[in-house]
Amino acid sequence: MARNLIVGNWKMNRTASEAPSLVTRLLELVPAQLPVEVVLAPPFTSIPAVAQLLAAANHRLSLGAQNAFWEDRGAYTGEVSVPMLADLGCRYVILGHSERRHLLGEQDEAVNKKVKAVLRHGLFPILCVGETLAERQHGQTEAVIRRQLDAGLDGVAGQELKNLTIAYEPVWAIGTGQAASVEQAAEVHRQIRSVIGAIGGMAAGGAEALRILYGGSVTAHNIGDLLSSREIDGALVGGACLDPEVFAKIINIAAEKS
Ligand SMILES: O=C(CO)COP(=O)(O)O
Repeated sequence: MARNLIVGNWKMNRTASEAPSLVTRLLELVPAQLPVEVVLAPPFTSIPAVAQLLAAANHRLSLGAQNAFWEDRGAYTGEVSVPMLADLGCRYVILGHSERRHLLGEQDEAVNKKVKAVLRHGLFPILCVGETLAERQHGQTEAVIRRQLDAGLDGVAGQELKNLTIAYEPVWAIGTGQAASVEQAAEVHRQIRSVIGAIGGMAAGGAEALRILYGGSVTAHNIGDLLSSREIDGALVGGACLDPEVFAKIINIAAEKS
């Protein structure tokens, strides 16, 4: 498994008719064999179109979704289950994104059920955590991250943690153009590693293998510096992944750093 993981979170952008031009251009710009793992996470509606293009191109990019519901099927109007995503070829599922937590009131308990559902079906959760600006200014960053991890991973068995990826996304850095500094990100990544190590009952250093991504205003200009920290194992990219030229640059820089 490549150490570095670059995930493009399209958020609520591009229709299913618009998606192919973005993906086709990206596939032209990125070599088929990469020493870095790359995941595209389009909106649900574009997943089939993107899956088809990736399969036809025989490219090693994989597919992700931006959310999933915890039940497999039933009377849950508007929801999409993990088996539905697996059936479309999704490998990763982003969970607990701050936009869902803050705009849609998603609570730690719901995030926890979703993490368990994704693991139960053999897919890979990308659990997002991060503090708001006010929480950082009040010195609560570590406590907030610890709460989100403890609650989000409640009841997750130690051996399941190896299928988990964490994305540290400080809310104040998302879509603001103001990325965390490498030092700020690395400090929180170290805290995350220590919390996960404790959750998994691992000896000190046991969470070394855990992949922790940074997200929040990642660009082709800052990705190189971010990935030069041993603590940062990749990036969850929002706005910059919608421009294939820029996203390809990010991927190619990450490949050089691998
Ligand atoms: O929320 C993000 C990715 O999930 C980050 O978004 P931006 O890269 O647009 O800041």
